Amino acid sequence: MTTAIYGVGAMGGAILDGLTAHGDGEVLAVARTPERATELRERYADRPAVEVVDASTAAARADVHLVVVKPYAVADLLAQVRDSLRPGSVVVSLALGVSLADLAAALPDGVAAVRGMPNTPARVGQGMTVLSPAADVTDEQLQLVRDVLVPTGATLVLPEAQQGAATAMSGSAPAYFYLVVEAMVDAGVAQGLSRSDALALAGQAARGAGAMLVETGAEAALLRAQVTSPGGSTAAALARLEAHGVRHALADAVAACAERAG
Ligand SMILES: NC(=O)C1=CN([C@@H]2O[C@H](COP(=O)(O)OP(=O)(O)OC[C@H]3O[C@@H](n4cnc5c(N)ncnc54)[C@H](OP(=O)(O)O)[C@@H]3O)[C@@H](O)[C@H]2O)C=CC1
Ligand SMILES: O=C(O)[C@@H]1CCC=N1
Repeated sequence: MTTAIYGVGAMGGAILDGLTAHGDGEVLAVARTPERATELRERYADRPAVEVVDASTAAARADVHLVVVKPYAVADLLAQVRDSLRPGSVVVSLALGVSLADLAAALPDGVAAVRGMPNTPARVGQGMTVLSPAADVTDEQLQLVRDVLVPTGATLVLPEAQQGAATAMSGSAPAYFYLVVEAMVDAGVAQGLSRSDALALAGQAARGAGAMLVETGAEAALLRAQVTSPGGSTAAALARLEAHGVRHALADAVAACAERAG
């Protein structure tokens, strides 16, 4: 099984790290300049599964192609590789807003197309990739993509029409939590904690809360109620958050993200 990653930036690098830390297949990292190739070879020198190649080489060799360049660069990249792609291989575009129709127009017959939206916790095996396969993608091809991504975290298959909402809830969502933690750390410092202690406490609270949500499957409202003792400190904090309109702010943010991403 050979996977190619086109674009080893913030997102592609996170996937590459996730795949090679926990996976066992061959991974081709595509660099577009010799300088970038040298940099990637040095960075991944301790990971024998990683081979740095040019785009045409990757296109000819890989079974699954993960396209993680900026959205505006996808069309040029696919035009560059389309004649080298093997029939039966699968191209997974992870670029914001690039539709299955865009991919169908750019790919040759016999090459399958999947639209996806990952997130950066893929780096530590805790990511989520939302996948929308084209109508002609076989169950085996979709399963192959899901299997490839296992070392980066979970996958969920949704209709393409829900990619915008999924981006708002998943692809972009880590940034919302980082913003909250960033603000909490500043507030903790204002309360006299060291920055490193504040970050350790807020980060572990975020990790614990996330694990509770995922592992218990309970509604967030129930878990929140379990923390909120009558007349206690949590109730005091939550009342302030509600007064500052945190729900409205999140609803507005999610709607703006979904609109931009769809
Ligand atoms: N960041 C995130 O959290 C998420 C990003 N995405 C999607 O991932 C994609 C990449 O975003 P992000 O990682 O943030 O952006 P970056 O700018 O960090 O990474 C893009 C990378 O693509 C490389 N690149 C550009 N053109 C080519 C090419 N022709 N061949 C090989 N490599 C190329 C660039 O290399 P060079 O440095 O040489 O220019 C750069 O390293 C976007 O489409 C985005 O929508 C999706 C979900 C989450
Ligand atoms: O902000 C962006 O456009 C990309 C897509 C989702 C997360 N980052």
